[in-house]
Amino acid sequence: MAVAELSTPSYTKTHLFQLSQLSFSSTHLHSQRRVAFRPLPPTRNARICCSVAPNQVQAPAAPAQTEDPKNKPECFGVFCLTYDLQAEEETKSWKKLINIAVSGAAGMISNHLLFKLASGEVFGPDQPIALKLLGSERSFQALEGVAMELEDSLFPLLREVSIGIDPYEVFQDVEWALLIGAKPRGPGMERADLLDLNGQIFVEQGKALNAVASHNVKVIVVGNPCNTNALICLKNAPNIPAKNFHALTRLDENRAKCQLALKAGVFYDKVSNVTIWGNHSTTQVPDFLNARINGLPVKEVIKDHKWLEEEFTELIQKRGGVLIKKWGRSSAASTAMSIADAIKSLVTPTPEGDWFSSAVYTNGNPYGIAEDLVFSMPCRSKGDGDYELVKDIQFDDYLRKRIKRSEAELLAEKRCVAHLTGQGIAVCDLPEDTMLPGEM
Ligand SMILES: NC(=O)C1=CN([C@@H]2O[C@H](COP(=O)(O)OP(=O)(O)OC[C@H]3O[C@@H](n4cnc5c(N)ncnc54)[C@H](OP(=O)(O)O)[C@@H]3O)[C@@H](O)[C@H]2O)C=CC1
Ligand SMILES: O=C([O-])CC(=O)C(=O)O
Repeated sequence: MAVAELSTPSYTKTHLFQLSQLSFSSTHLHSQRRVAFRPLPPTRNARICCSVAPNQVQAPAAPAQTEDPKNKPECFGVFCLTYDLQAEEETKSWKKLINIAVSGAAGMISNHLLFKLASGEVFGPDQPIALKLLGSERSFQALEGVAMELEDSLFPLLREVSIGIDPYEVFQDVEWALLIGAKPRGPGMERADLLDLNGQIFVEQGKALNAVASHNVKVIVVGNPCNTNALICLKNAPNIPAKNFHALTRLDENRAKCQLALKAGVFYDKVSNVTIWGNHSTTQVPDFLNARINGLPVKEVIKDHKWLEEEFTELIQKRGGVLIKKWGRSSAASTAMSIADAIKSLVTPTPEGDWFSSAVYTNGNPYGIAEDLVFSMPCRSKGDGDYELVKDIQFDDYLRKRIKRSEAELLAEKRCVAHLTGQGIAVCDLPEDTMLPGEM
């Protein structure tokens, strides 16, 4: 494994550049560096550095190696150092290190998300992590900058940062893959072109996950059009359970909670049981029939049903686009928050009686939604990374009709990417009003 030189990176597509093995224990918060450094072997592998045999733990802490980087071009400063994680796991009752891959890691969303992951607020204060950042030739230098900022943040739980441009390298043994990178729709580009272009990325990443990731890897697709990208990804990863793939609709759920709270004049922690049904697009259906405020059905609290049916739904469907008009770019901080929420919902038990939204594979769903789609639905988790669909959900004509429309859109998207899912020849008959939240 090669290590990047910060000033003049030279690399090939097949190299994963391990930039850093961060070397601080949590005691550094008290200005103490309790380190057990040892020089890295000439060819380094992030996983090797963390699986030291117990007897090596006894070795006295050696001083940090401070070779002049000019004389040792393959590593730089702290990147040349490593540590004995196993000893720290034992003394701090830390869990076993987990590997998390993030694509589009030099992008806006990642710039918020990575720091949340590293802080421990997502996976917990006893969960050390390794971040494996996937970029491209175009973004490689920016990725180095991201890795440097992560280092300078001195996060105790962040034990490794590696960057690379080859998903087969970056996804090696990952337990989580957060697939954020995707090409934005450019001027004059047809939606079918976007589906195809981004679809190609998710074919490659699905294949790479299938080949090298942990076979129980949990995958969250954020890059748009995220539902269909997730479908493409899972179809190209037949060895990974389809159930493990999610497309992000948690941002939509959070937006819906906020607007319901605002209308009801309560703080948003009083709003629960909000489902987003369907596609992360302007056909998505924020469900006010089953949602609750202070434990009561929303329709009992918000008496203005005309607002619920006519304004609320559209407000949520188009929130992303309105924000882009104001900000000049799409939601990044709130998206990162919602990715954090989506992960937390899978690694902590869902509160009694509540649920969360995630777009997941419709295989035997109890709602009569077409099979073989990635469709947002209400889920509950025991906190083990897995989830179950919620069974006792009410439907009325309004909800059913809207869900059907989003289903039709996703079926059309699926036909349009049949060449990427191994399901035949693509036929693109997308509904004309099909849009991403940010495209209106
Ligand atoms: N599901 C949801 O709720 C939401 C989804 N999104 C989607 O998330 C994705 C990322 O958003 P954001 O971080 O703001 O985007 P950015 O443009 O800031 O960065 C995303 C990354 O995507 C990659 N990328 C950019 N352009 C191209 C290209 N032409 N070809 C291939 N890859 C490209 C780049 O990574 P690199 O060069 O390293 O490959 C880039 O760093 C978008 O698809 C956006 O629509 C956004 C908000 C909400
Ligand atoms: O279209 C976009 O990139 C933005 C988006 O998904 C959202 O804000 O929900």
